[in-house]
Amino acid sequence: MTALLSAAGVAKHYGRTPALTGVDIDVAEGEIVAVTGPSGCGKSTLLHCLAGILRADAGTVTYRDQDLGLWSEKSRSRLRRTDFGVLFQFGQLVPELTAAENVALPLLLAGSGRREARADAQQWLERFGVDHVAEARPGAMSGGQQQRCAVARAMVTQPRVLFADEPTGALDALAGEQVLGELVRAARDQDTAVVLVTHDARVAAYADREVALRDGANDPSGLGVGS
Ligand SMILES: Nc1ncnc2c1ncn2[C@@H]1O[C@H](COP(=O)(O)OP(=O)(O)OP(=O)(O)O)[C@@H](O)[C@H]1O
Repeated sequence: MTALLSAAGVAKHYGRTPALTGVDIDVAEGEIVAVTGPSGCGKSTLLHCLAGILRADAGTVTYRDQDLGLWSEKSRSRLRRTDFGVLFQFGQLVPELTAAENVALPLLLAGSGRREARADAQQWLERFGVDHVAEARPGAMSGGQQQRCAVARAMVTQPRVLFADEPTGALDALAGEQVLGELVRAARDQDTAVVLVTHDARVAAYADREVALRDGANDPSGLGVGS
């Protein structure tokens, strides 16, 4: 297997606090990988390193055979607009923009025309069953509707890798499973790889494979939440 994205020996400290002490992970094209482990084991930090949001202190993060540690902040930021999608627990939609404007935003930032971006946004809102709130602002939407819009916004650029950090953690069990099911289906349809951070075995069960962390390193027992 040739990895699309991989980390080798990645370490990261926050001041004196070690968050990662040497993690290895490979993600293949179109593969859905759950990163699991107890609170504070370094899952989010690993996701931020893989997405190029944080630079690792040691080790390498490689995307399409390129060492992201050698890239400038600006180039990594561009990569997040073109090849990566990012989705957090609380959708983090822009409160001043409507749902449609939020979903169109990544396309506009990537250089699409206004009309085309708007049409694509509408399609993705329909796909996630929230086209009826296209003109609403996040404050007037339910938590589930907001998170569906956030998924649409993360997928609208058809990223090669989607980074999702507890993407359904703020939703009740039923809404969470629905959103997750739709997200996974959309990712499979367009061969988007997903790095899915979760502490929940039901969420990890949607992945092809699980990489378990413990105390900032790969869990030596190899047992994850799905085991
Ligand atoms: N910005 C920060 N400044 C200082 N320490 C941090 C920061 N972010 C995380 N940490 C510390 O780094 C370690 C790993 O945190 P991280 O958020 O990556 O873990 P996690 O597995 O995602 O946790 P959770 O499941 O609770 O979100 C923890 O000890 C945490 O307290």
